[in-house]
Amino acid sequence: MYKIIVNGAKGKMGQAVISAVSADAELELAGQTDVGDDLGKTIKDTGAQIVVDFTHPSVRMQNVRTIINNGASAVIGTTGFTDEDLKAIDAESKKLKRGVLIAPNFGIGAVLMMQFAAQAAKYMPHVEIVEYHHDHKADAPSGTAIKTAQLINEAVGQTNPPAVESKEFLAERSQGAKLGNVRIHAVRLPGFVATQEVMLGALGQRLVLRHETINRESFMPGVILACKKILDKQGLIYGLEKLL
Ligand SMILES: NC(=O)C1=CN([C@@H]2O[C@H](COP(=O)(O)OP(=O)(O)OC[C@H]3O[C@@H](n4cnc5c(N)ncnc54)[C@H](OP(=O)(O)O)[C@@H]3O)[C@@H](O)[C@H]2O)C=CC1
Ligand SMILES: O=C(O)C1=N[C@H](C(=O)O)C[C@H](O)C1
Repeated sequence: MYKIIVNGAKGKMGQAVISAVSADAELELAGQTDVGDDLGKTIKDTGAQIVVDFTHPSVRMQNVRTIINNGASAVIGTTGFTDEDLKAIDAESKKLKRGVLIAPNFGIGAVLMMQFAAQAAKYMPHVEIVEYHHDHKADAPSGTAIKTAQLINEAVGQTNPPAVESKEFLAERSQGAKLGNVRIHAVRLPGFVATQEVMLGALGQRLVLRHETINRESFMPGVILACKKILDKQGLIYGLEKLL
């Protein structure tokens, strides 16, 4: 049995993870923590080996450090990690001989969309990302959009930005925020869970890769898979695809 604590237990994702962990015969829900609870003490008291964290970007680093410094491995869905954060987590978790998975998206369809986008951009390097989320989302652009742009940049080296930058009449970033040359546009509206389109344009044609998240249960197979694999790992694993 793998003993699991869910951090962010009262949140939308935390609630879905509690149901999924409770329903799995190989996993035991050892604890639930949220704002105001002492996560480090809960790890010690319960002897949990793994903490699943879906909390808030503002507390991303302190939570990872609390988890690994108290002897547990981490399955992290919280977004907002910078390149510097990732380097620090890799070094600290290797030193402590603990595994930390940070997955900007646990949905298999989203993972495939990211892979397909990176592949397609090699042949169609004019690319922009539009992501759509619910209006309670804390961060923009989404972790998924950032990871997609990173994968595209790694695969292509140099994408082709628009030849001409249109003059901005309303706000500086109406043409999107740039990661490398990839522009990312973030929409926040009631009615969405999470959707992303990667648009690739070429002479006389467009390819649109669109992934739609209908509900939060869609993330659970990925979270459960990560819980079952993380104890064999040390250091940072960035992206669910590395465990598939
Ligand atoms: N990787 C993935 O596949 C996915 C990632 N996410 C990400 O997960 C995160 C959470 O999303 P979601 O569940 O929708 O958000 P919610 O706001 O619904 O839930 C977050 C929960 O964490 C709590 N929380 C805040 N700070 C702390 C803390 N320091 N310690 C413990 N608990 C804390 C919040 O409390 P309070 O409300 O009182 O602040 C809340 O109960 C976001 O970063 C989101 O982008 C979401 C979906 C999928
Ligand atoms: O906040 C959300 O809801 C989501 N966050 C993740 C992200 O930022 O990419 C994953 C998914 O898009 C849902």
